Amino acid sequence: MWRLLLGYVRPHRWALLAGALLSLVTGATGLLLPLVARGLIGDLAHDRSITWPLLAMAGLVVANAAVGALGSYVLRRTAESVVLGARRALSSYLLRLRITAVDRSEPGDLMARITSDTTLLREVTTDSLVALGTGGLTLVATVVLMGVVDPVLLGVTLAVIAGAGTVLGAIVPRINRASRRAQDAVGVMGASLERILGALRTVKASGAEHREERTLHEAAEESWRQSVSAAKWSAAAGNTAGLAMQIAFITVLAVGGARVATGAIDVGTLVAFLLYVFYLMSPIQQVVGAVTQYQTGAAALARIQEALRLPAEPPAGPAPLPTAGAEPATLAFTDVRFRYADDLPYVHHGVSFDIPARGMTAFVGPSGAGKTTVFSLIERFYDPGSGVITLDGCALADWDLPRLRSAIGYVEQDAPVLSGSLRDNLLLGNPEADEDAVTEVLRTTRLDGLLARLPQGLDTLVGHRGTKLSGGERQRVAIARALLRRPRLLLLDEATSQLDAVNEAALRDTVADVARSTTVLVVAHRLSTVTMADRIVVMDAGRVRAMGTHRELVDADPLYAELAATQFLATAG
Ligand SMILES: Nc1ncnc2c1ncn2[C@@H]1O[C@H](COP(=O)(O)OP(=O)(O)OP(=O)(O)O)[C@@H](O)[C@H]1O
Repeated sequence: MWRLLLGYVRPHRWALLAGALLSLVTGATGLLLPLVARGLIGDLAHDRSITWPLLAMAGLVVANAAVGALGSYVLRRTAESVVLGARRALSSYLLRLRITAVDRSEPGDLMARITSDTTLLREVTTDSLVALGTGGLTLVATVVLMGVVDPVLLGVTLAVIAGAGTVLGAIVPRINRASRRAQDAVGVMGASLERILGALRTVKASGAEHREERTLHEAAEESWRQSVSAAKWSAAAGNTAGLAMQIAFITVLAVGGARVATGAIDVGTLVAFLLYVFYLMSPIQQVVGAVTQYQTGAAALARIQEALRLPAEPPAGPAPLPTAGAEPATLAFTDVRFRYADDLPYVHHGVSFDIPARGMTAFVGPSGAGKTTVFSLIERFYDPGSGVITLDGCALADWDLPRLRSAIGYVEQDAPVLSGSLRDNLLLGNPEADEDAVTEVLRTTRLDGLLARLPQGLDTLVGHRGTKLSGGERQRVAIARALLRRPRLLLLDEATSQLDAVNEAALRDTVADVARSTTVLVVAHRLSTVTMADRIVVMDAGRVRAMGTHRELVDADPLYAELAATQFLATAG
């Protein structure tokens, strides 16, 4: 944990050191004031001019305020930079997460780790690290001086401190545990919020507001309970340190008194030593405060570290997109076996097929046959357990991941639109697409009519997951976005919802047109799609059971004939 924190702090070590030094200088100017005041009183008593002492005092007061303000600004700024560093590192990492890791995580919890947990690093950096540094230094210096004055009394003091240290050793992990649970509860709250806000219509329609409200409140209350528990143990730690110092004071007085009585030390030594015990109070409180404060930060760091341990794709820059007229891709699956996790059953049991460049291939089969999984494997969201997938004859594992994905346009079945403007959505896959290309794609996907109706045109906001668009419009926006990438391989997971006849016919024409120059794979739910496909891959229970054209398969494959007769959505146009 320390190493992770130091990793975030290291780039700012000089600023942190400067802030700590400025704090020390502020303290020193504060200490000088009484001395100047004493001089001033002396001058007054002896009827001397007090102009210089007054100027010196004024100067010290101003310097103290200015240096103090600068010191706290530098420290605060450094702390914010540490938070920024952690947020940047974590958000970059989360964007690279493997889909397997995303499947296992709650997005709301991951969000809390970036927003809430990183905030806790702020206090750890300034208060905790600086207090540990300055308090620790003062502590060591005082202990050394105490040793010089009287080693025996130092031994007595250290024994008391060691006793208190043992008690603190038992308390500190409790602060850590409670802080961790409090932050976990914040994560649970984030996850519940994301769950609810992501489907508020369904929650309302199901009349589930009160039950969901209870879940949220429970998480908030758990966080409160654990934070209160952490506060309780922090207070106990602070008071233990205070108590230890009082005990040390009394013990030193008793043992020192006895030593004075036996003549081992003189009264002056005892008084000096007692003064040091008194001086020890502040740095010890500072160090204990820093250690307890660190526990909250350590809990947050542990949660950040957990997120950073999730499997991620290797870092890589963006790859150039295919240029106009780029050759279409060829694809082959050879005996691919795949399951989503080690404890889940296989979804693909030896899938094999060959897709030549150009043309349209439709994947059909009963629900759960593993059709969408074929697309996820091509995008390398997951890697197969065994078997080989090749694109252009080269195994996917040997492809540079950004290059592989830049060759592919993917239209998901669900949630294919992101919050933001229509333009953001269209240009997501190719921000450099020019106006002409956008206009052309809007025309072919029949979005031009929609655009003409929107007062803000391409700058219209589409809402969370495109809720302000209809289901059919969302699908067409997703297709337009994929086409703007000029993909060499287009993966189209057809929506099960019915498009109106006119739009469907138009889209069919568009896809047929694209298939002349690009390899197109469609998970088909419409008879009209399969009848126009150059080849159809019939999948059932994780296997390819037949391949051919519609006409061939209706005669040759009973499952296909049944699907064609019953399951496909009615032909339109
Ligand atoms: N992320 C996942 N984690 C675990 N199991 C999954 C995951 N995604 C899909 N599955 C399972 O894998 C199987 C195949 O899913 P897939 O989405 O490939 O089916 P499909 O043929 O596309 O079905 P549909 O036509 O209903 O979309 C299903 O049994 C599904 O429950």
